[in-house]
Amino acid sequence: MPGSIEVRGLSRTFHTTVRRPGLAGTLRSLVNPERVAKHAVSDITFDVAPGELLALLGPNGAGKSTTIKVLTGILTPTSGEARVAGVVPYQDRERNARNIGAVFGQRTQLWWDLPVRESFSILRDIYEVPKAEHAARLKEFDDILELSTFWDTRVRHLSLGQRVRCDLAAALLHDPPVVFLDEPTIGMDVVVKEQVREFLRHQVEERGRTVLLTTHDMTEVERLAERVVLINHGRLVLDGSLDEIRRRFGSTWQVRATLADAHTDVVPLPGIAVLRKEGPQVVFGPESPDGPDSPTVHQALKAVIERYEVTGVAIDEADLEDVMRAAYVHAEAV
Ligand SMILES: Nc1ncnc2c1ncn2[C@@H]1O[C@H](COP(=O)(O)OP(=O)(O)OP(=O)(O)O)[C@@H](O)[C@H]1O
Repeated sequence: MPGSIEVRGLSRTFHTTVRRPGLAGTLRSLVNPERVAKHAVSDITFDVAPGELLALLGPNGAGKSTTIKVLTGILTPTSGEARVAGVVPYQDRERNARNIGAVFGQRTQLWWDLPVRESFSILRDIYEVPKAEHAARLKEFDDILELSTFWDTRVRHLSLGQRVRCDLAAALLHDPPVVFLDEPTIGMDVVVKEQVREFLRHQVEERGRTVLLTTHDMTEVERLAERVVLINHGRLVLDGSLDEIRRRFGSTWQVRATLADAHTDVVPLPGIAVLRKEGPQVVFGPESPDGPDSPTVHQALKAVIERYEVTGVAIDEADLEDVMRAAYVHAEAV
Protein backbone atom coordinates (compact mmCIF):
# COMPACT_ATOMS: atom_id res chain seq x y z
CA MET A 1 0.00 0.00 0.00
CA PRO A 2 1.45 3.45 -0.82
CA GLY A 3 3.04 5.00 2.24
CA SER A 4 2.65 2.03 4.57
CA ILE A 5 5.35 0.12 6.41
CA GLU A 6 4.75 -3.56 7.18
CA VAL A 7 7.15 -5.61 9.26
CA ARG A 8 6.43 -9.33 9.78
CA GLY A 9 8.45 -11.63 12.04
CA LEU A 10 11.63 -9.74 11.20
CA SER A 11 14.90 -11.12 12.55
CA ARG A 12 18.50 -10.16 11.87
CA THR A 13 21.46 -11.97 13.35
CA PHE A 14 25.07 -10.79 13.04
CA HIS A 15 27.97 -13.21 13.31
CA THR A 16 31.16 -11.75 14.68
CA THR A 17 34.56 -13.16 15.52
CA VAL A 18 35.66 -12.76 19.13
CA ARG A 19 39.29 -11.70 19.59
CA ARG A 20 40.89 -13.41 22.55
CA PRO A 21 43.14 -11.22 24.73
CA GLY A 22 46.96 -11.23 24.57
CA LEU A 23 49.38 -12.31 21.84
CA ALA A 24 48.72 -16.03 22.33
CA GLY A 25 44.98 -15.30 22.25
CA THR A 26 45.34 -13.32 19.01
CA LEU A 27 47.25 -16.21 17.40
CA ARG A 28 44.64 -18.72 18.59
CA SER A 29 41.89 -16.48 17.22
CA LEU A 30 43.64 -16.49 13.84
CA VAL A 31 43.99 -20.27 13.72
CA ASN A 32 40.73 -21.15 15.39
CA PRO A 33 38.38 -18.16 15.30
CA GLU A 34 35.54 -18.17 17.80
CA ARG A 35 32.29 -17.01 16.19
CA VAL A 36 29.40 -15.62 18.17
CA ALA A 37 25.89 -14.82 17.00
CA LYS A 38 24.25 -11.53 17.97
CA HIS A 39 20.48 -11.48 17.54
CA ALA A 40 20.11 -7.74 16.90
CA VAL A 41 16.41 -8.05 16.00
CA SER A 42 14.24 -11.10 16.80
CA ASP A 43 10.78 -11.77 15.38
CA ILE A 44 9.51 -8.20 15.26
CA THR A 45 6.06 -7.45 13.81
CA PHE A 46 4.47 -4.02 13.47
CA ASP A 47 2.81 -1.72 10.94
CA VAL A 48 2.92 1.99 10.28
CA ALA A 49 -0.19 3.35 8.53
CA PRO A 50 0.11 5.85 5.66
CA GLY A 51 0.43 9.38 7.06
CA GLU A 52 1.31 8.17 10.56
CA LEU A 53 4.39 9.13 12.59
CA LEU A 54 5.58 6.21 14.72
CA ALA A 55 8.37 6.48 17.27
CA LEU A 56 10.53 3.35 17.47
CA LEU A 57 12.02 3.44 20.94
CA GLY A 58 14.41 1.35 22.99
CA PRO A 59 17.60 1.57 25.01
CA ASN A 60 21.05 1.66 23.34
CA GLY A 61 21.67 -1.52 21.36
CA ALA A 62 17.97 -2.50 21.32
CA GLY A 63 17.89 -3.02 17.55
CA LYS A 64 16.34 0.23 16.27
CA SER A 65 19.00 1.11 13.71
CA THR A 66 19.14 -2.48 12.49
CA THR A 67 15.37 -2.35 11.85
CA ILE A 68 15.72 0.93 9.95
CA LYS A 69 18.62 -0.46 7.93
CA VAL A 70 16.44 -3.38 6.82
CA LEU A 71 13.60 -1.02 5.90
CA THR A 72 15.91 1.24 3.90
CA GLY A 73 17.37 -1.76 2.04
CA ILE A 74 20.87 -1.50 3.57
CA LEU A 75 20.54 -4.87 5.36
CA THR A 76 18.83 -8.13 4.43
CA PRO A 77 16.91 -9.85 7.24
CA THR A 78 17.93 -13.29 8.44
CA SER A 79 14.23 -14.24 8.43
CA GLY A 80 10.81 -12.61 8.26
CA GLU A 81 9.90 -9.89 5.81
CA ALA A 82 9.26 -6.20 5.39
CA ARG A 83 7.43 -4.05 2.88
CA VAL A 84 7.74 -0.30 2.48
CA ALA A 85 5.12 1.31 0.26
CA GLY A 86 4.48 -2.16 -1.15
CA VAL A 87 8.15 -2.80 -2.02
CA VAL A 88 10.45 -5.36 -0.35
CA PRO A 89 13.33 -2.96 0.36
CA TYR A 90 16.28 -5.40 0.29
CA GLN A 91 15.01 -7.08 -2.91
CA ASP A 92 14.30 -3.95 -4.91
CA ARG A 93 16.64 -1.28 -3.54
CA GLU A 94 16.24 1.08 -6.48
CA ARG A 95 12.44 1.19 -6.35
CA ASN A 96 12.58 1.47 -2.57
CA ALA A 97 15.01 4.40 -2.80
CA ARG A 98 12.45 6.34 -4.86
CA ASN A 99 9.77 5.78 -2.23
CA ILE A 100 11.79 6.68 0.85
CA GLY A 101 13.85 9.45 2.37
CA ALA A 102 16.27 8.68 5.19
CA VAL A 103 18.21 10.81 7.65
CA PHE A 104 20.76 9.37 10.03
CA GLY A 105 21.54 12.08 12.56
CA GLN A 106 25.07 10.78 13.11
CA ARG A 107 26.23 10.97 9.52
CA THR A 108 25.51 12.98 6.42
CA GLN A 109 24.44 11.79 3.02
CA LEU A 110 25.53 15.02 1.37
CA TRP A 111 28.73 15.58 -0.60
CA TRP A 112 31.23 16.77 1.99
CA ASP A 113 33.24 19.08 -0.28
CA LEU A 114 30.37 20.66 -2.21
CA PRO A 115 28.20 23.63 -1.28
CA VAL A 116 24.83 22.28 -0.13
CA ARG A 117 22.96 23.81 -3.07
CA GLU A 118 25.07 21.77 -5.50
CA SER A 119 24.24 18.60 -3.58
CA PHE A 120 20.57 19.51 -3.96
CA SER A 121 21.04 19.94 -7.73
CA ILE A 122 22.78 16.57 -8.04
CA LEU A 123 19.90 14.93 -6.17
CA ARG A 124 17.42 16.67 -8.47
CA ASP A 125 19.18 15.07 -11.45
CA ILE A 126 19.45 11.64 -9.82
CA TYR A 127 15.74 11.56 -8.98
CA GLU A 128 14.75 13.41 -12.18
CA VAL A 129 12.70 16.02 -10.33
CA PRO A 130 11.33 18.72 -12.72
CA LYS A 131 13.08 22.09 -12.15
CA ALA A 132 9.98 24.04 -11.13
CA GLU A 133 8.95 21.33 -8.66
CA HIS A 134 12.44 21.23 -7.20
CA ALA A 135 12.47 25.01 -6.74
CA ALA A 136 9.02 25.02 -5.14
CA ARG A 137 9.98 22.26 -2.71
CA LEU A 138 13.23 23.96 -1.76
CA LYS A 139 11.29 27.15 -1.04
CA GLU A 140 8.83 25.21 1.15
CA PHE A 141 11.71 23.61 3.09
CA ASP A 142 13.56 26.92 3.36
CA ASP A 143 10.48 28.62 4.83
CA ILE A 144 10.66 26.42 7.92
CA LEU A 145 14.27 25.26 8.06
CA GLU A 146 15.90 28.59 7.01
CA LEU A 147 18.43 26.89 4.78
CA SER A 148 19.20 29.77 2.42
CA THR A 149 21.43 31.51 4.95
CA PHE A 150 23.98 28.69 4.65
CA TRP A 151 23.17 26.62 1.57
CA ASP A 152 26.06 28.12 -0.40
CA THR A 153 28.49 26.82 2.23
CA ARG A 154 30.44 23.59 1.79
CA VAL A 155 28.93 20.77 3.83
CA ARG A 156 32.20 20.26 5.74
CA HIS A 157 31.91 23.80 7.13
CA LEU A 158 28.34 23.52 8.42
CA SER A 159 27.44 23.22 12.09
CA LEU A 160 25.68 20.02 13.15
CA GLY A 161 22.26 21.71 13.29
CA GLN A 162 22.74 23.28 9.85
CA ARG A 163 23.99 20.02 8.37
CA VAL A 164 21.06 17.93 9.63
CA ARG A 165 18.55 20.50 8.37
CA CYS A 166 20.18 20.19 4.94
CA ASP A 167 20.10 16.40 5.20
CA LEU A 168 16.37 16.57 5.95
CA ALA A 169 15.74 18.74 2.90
CA ALA A 170 17.90 16.48 0.73
CA ALA A 171 16.02 13.39 1.92
CA LEU A 172 12.65 14.88 0.95
CA LEU A 173 13.51 16.65 -2.30
CA HIS A 174 12.17 13.76 -4.40
CA ASP A 175 8.85 13.80 -2.49
CA PRO A 176 9.00 10.29 -0.96
CA PRO A 177 5.84 9.02 0.81
CA VAL A 178 7.90 7.31 3.55
CA VAL A 179 10.63 8.86 5.70
CA PHE A 180 13.05 7.16 8.11
CA LEU A 181 14.72 9.30 10.72
CA ASP A 182 17.36 7.75 12.98
CA GLU A 183 18.00 10.16 15.86
CA PRO A 184 17.64 13.25 13.64
CA THR A 185 17.98 15.85 16.40
CA ILE A 186 20.86 14.29 18.34
CA GLY A 187 23.23 17.00 19.60
CA MET A 188 21.07 19.93 18.45
CA ASP A 189 20.26 22.97 20.56
CA VAL A 190 16.65 23.45 21.66
CA VAL A 191 15.85 26.13 19.08
CA VAL A 192 17.00 24.04 16.12
CA LYS A 193 15.31 20.95 17.58
CA GLU A 194 12.02 22.85 17.67
CA GLN A 195 12.54 23.99 14.06
CA VAL A 196 13.11 20.40 12.94
CA ARG A 197 10.04 19.21 14.87
CA GLU A 198 7.88 21.88 13.24
CA PHE A 199 9.20 20.76 9.87
CA LEU A 200 8.38 17.12 10.61
CA ARG A 201 4.91 17.97 11.87
CA HIS A 202 4.30 19.91 8.66
CA GLN A 203 5.51 16.99 6.55
CA VAL A 204 3.17 14.55 8.31
CA GLU A 205 0.10 16.74 8.75
CA GLU A 206 0.20 18.77 5.53
CA ARG A 207 2.04 16.44 3.17
CA GLY A 208 0.73 13.13 4.54
CA ARG A 209 4.16 11.50 4.77
CA THR A 210 4.63 8.33 6.80
CA VAL A 211 7.48 8.71 9.29
CA LEU A 212 9.37 6.15 11.34
CA LEU A 213 11.46 7.97 13.92
CA THR A 214 13.99 6.72 16.45
CA THR A 215 15.00 9.01 19.27
CA HIS A 216 16.05 9.01 22.90
CA ASP A 217 14.43 12.41 23.38
CA MET A 218 11.06 12.00 25.10
CA THR A 219 10.06 15.62 24.47
CA GLU A 220 10.33 14.79 20.80
CA VAL A 221 8.14 11.73 21.22
CA GLU A 222 5.58 13.74 23.13
CA ARG A 223 5.50 16.51 20.52
CA LEU A 224 5.44 14.31 17.43
CA ALA A 225 4.24 10.76 17.97
CA GLU A 226 0.84 9.36 18.76
CA ARG A 227 2.01 5.79 18.75
CA VAL A 228 5.23 4.14 19.91
CA VAL A 229 6.80 0.74 19.46
CA LEU A 230 9.28 -0.23 22.15
CA ILE A 231 11.98 -2.81 21.50
CA ASN A 232 14.45 -4.24 23.96
CA HIS A 233 17.23 -6.77 23.28
CA GLY A 234 15.87 -7.03 19.74
CA ARG A 235 12.34 -8.02 20.81
CA LEU A 236 9.17 -5.99 20.54
CA VAL A 237 7.82 -5.46 24.03
CA LEU A 238 5.18 -2.80 23.49
CA ASP A 239 3.11 -1.33 20.67
CA GLY A 240 0.54 1.25 21.61
CA SER A 241 -0.60 4.84 21.69
CA LEU A 242 1.13 7.29 24.03
CA ASP A 243 -2.10 7.46 26.03
CA GLU A 244 -2.18 3.69 26.51
CA ILE A 245 1.46 3.64 27.58
CA ARG A 246 0.89 6.47 30.02
CA ARG A 247 -2.10 4.61 31.47
CA ARG A 248 -0.12 1.40 31.78
CA PHE A 249 3.24 2.67 33.03
CA GLY A 250 2.68 6.24 34.11
CA SER A 251 2.18 6.70 37.79
CA THR A 252 -1.12 8.45 38.17
CA TRP A 253 0.65 10.83 40.54
CA GLN A 254 4.02 11.76 42.00
CA VAL A 255 4.67 13.45 45.31
CA ARG A 256 7.83 15.55 45.41
CA ALA A 257 8.96 16.21 48.99
CA THR A 258 11.80 18.37 50.29
CA LEU A 259 13.22 16.79 53.42
CA ALA A 260 14.29 18.93 56.37
CA ASP A 261 17.41 16.76 56.61
CA ALA A 262 18.98 15.68 53.28
CA HIS A 263 20.67 12.72 55.02
CA THR A 264 17.40 11.10 56.11
CA ASP A 265 17.28 7.43 55.22
CA VAL A 266 14.33 7.22 52.81
CA VAL A 267 12.47 3.93 52.52
CA PRO A 268 9.38 2.94 50.51
CA LEU A 269 6.07 3.19 52.35
CA PRO A 270 3.19 0.72 51.93
CA GLY A 271 2.14 0.91 48.27
CA ILE A 272 4.45 3.90 47.69
CA ALA A 273 7.78 3.58 45.89
CA VAL A 274 10.77 5.96 46.00
CA LEU A 275 11.24 6.96 42.35
CA ARG A 276 14.19 9.35 42.78
CA LYS A 277 16.27 10.98 45.49
CA GLU A 278 18.57 13.90 44.84
CA GLY A 279 19.84 15.61 47.99
CA PRO A 280 16.86 16.68 50.06
CA GLN A 281 14.44 16.16 47.11
CA VAL A 282 12.59 12.83 47.06
CA VAL A 283 10.01 11.78 44.48
CA PHE A 284 7.45 9.17 45.55
CA GLY A 285 5.05 7.35 43.22
CA PRO A 286 2.59 4.45 43.42
CA GLU A 287 4.28 1.04 43.60
CA SER A 288 1.77 -0.50 41.16
CA PRO A 289 -0.38 2.19 39.51
CA ASP A 290 -2.88 -0.39 38.25
CA GLY A 291 -3.14 -2.22 41.59
CA PRO A 292 -6.58 -2.19 43.28
CA ASP A 293 -5.07 -1.10 46.63
CA SER A 294 -2.81 1.58 45.19
CA PRO A 295 -2.95 4.64 47.46
CA THR A 296 -4.57 7.81 46.23
CA VAL A 297 -2.48 10.97 46.02
CA HIS A 298 -4.10 12.23 49.26
CA GLN A 299 -3.27 9.03 51.11
CA ALA A 300 0.29 9.21 49.79
CA LEU A 301 0.68 12.84 50.79
CA LYS A 302 -0.56 12.04 54.29
CA ALA A 303 1.74 9.01 54.60
CA VAL A 304 4.82 11.00 53.46
CA ILE A 305 4.14 13.93 55.79
CA GLU A 306 3.49 11.61 58.74
CA ARG A 307 6.65 9.57 58.14
CA TYR A 308 9.17 12.31 57.25
CA GLU A 309 9.92 15.80 58.41
CA VAL A 310 9.43 17.87 55.25
CA THR A 311 9.86 21.55 54.47
CA GLY A 312 7.80 21.41 51.26
CA VAL A 313 5.69 19.09 49.10
CA ALA A 314 4.40 19.27 45.53
CA ILE A 315 2.20 16.99 43.44
CA ASP A 316 3.28 16.28 39.87
CA GLU A 317 1.98 14.26 36.97
CA ALA A 318 4.54 11.72 35.78
CA ASP A 319 6.49 13.01 32.77
CA LEU A 320 7.14 10.82 29.74
CA GLU A 321 10.77 10.17 30.77
CA ASP A 322 9.47 8.48 33.94
CA VAL A 323 6.76 6.63 32.05
CA MET A 324 9.29 5.25 29.58
CA ARG A 325 11.73 4.39 32.36
CA ALA A 326 8.97 2.31 33.94
CA ALA A 327 8.22 0.73 30.56
CA TYR A 328 11.95 -0.14 30.11
CA VAL A 329 12.02 -1.69 33.59
CA HIS A 330 8.97 -3.76 32.62
CA ALA A 331 10.67 -4.70 29.33
CA GLU A 332 13.73 -6.01 31.21
CA ALA A 333 11.48 -8.21 33.34
CA VAL A 334 9.64 -9.92 30.43
N1 LIG B 1 27.21 -4.95 11.77
C1 LIG B 1 27.07 -5.47 13.01
N2 LIG B 1 27.82 -6.50 13.41
C2 LIG B 1 27.67 -7.04 14.63
N3 LIG B 1 26.78 -6.61 15.56
C3 LIG B 1 26.00 -5.56 15.21
C4 LIG B 1 26.10 -4.93 13.92
N4 LIG B 1 25.21 -3.91 13.86
C5 LIG B 1 24.58 -3.90 15.06
N5 LIG B 1 25.05 -4.89 15.85
C6 LIG B 1 24.60 -5.21 17.23
O1 LIG B 1 23.20 -5.37 17.20
C7 LIG B 1 22.59 -4.79 18.36
C8 LIG B 1 21.54 -3.77 17.94
O2 LIG B 1 22.22 -2.64 17.39
P1 LIG B 1 21.45 -1.37 16.83
O3 LIG B 1 22.46 -0.44 16.25
O4 LIG B 1 20.34 -1.81 15.93
O5 LIG B 1 20.83 -0.76 18.17
P2 LIG B 1 20.08 0.64 18.42
O6 LIG B 1 18.79 0.30 19.11
O7 LIG B 1 19.98 1.42 17.16
O8 LIG B 1 21.06 1.34 19.46
P3 LIG B 1 21.41 2.91 19.72
O9 LIG B 1 20.24 3.50 20.44
O10 LIG B 1 22.61 2.82 20.62
O11 LIG B 1 21.69 3.54 18.39
C9 LIG B 1 23.73 -4.20 19.19
O12 LIG B 1 24.10 -5.14 20.18
C10 LIG B 1 24.85 -4.03 18.18
O13 LIG B 1 26.11 -4.17 18.80
